[in-house]
Amino acid sequence: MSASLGRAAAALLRWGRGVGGGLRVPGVRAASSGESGSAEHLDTLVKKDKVVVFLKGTPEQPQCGFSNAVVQILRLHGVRDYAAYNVLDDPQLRQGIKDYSNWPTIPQVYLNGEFVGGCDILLQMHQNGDLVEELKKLGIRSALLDEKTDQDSK
Ligand SMILES: N[C@@H](CCC(=O)N[C@@H](CS)C(=O)NCC(=O)O)C(=O)O
Ligand code: FES
Repeated sequence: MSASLGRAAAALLRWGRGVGGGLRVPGVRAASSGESGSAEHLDTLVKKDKVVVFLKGTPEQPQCGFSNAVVQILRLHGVRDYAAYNVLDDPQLRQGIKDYSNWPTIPQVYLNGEFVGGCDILLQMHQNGDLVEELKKLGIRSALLDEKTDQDSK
């Protein structure tokens, strides 16, 4: 069943990175992780809002197709109230967030302070229904639920 497979994959990925995400061994942090890229600062950032994304560009003007995909998926679910940080504005943030999550690419999506993944994982969660469930846990009702009432008996 693809839904449980998706959940298992996401759980495995989260587990692989540990609770809170990221490797935070003093002295092993990348040299480029300055103020805005420090694990402490990023920890605060990702926990400040329920939905946090790190993008190339902004939600209004994404500068890469992968970041645009994340923006469009959130838009489909009616999620408008989220924090977005543009890594193109800040090289320290761009490197720091990769070190924090131990994930090599942008975009990065965090729900309730927990690293979820990039655009492939968010797309998978969108397709298998996990995203609706994860948003529900955050008290966010996906707009997609309101469009299904005609066809769906649920
Ligand atoms: N498969 C990735 C696509 C994202 C990706 O490959 N991002 C690249 C190109 S935008 C990246 O961030 N490279 C490192 C960098 O540009 O700092 C995902 O699921 O998010
Ligand atoms: S900026 Fe080139 S693939 Fe994202």
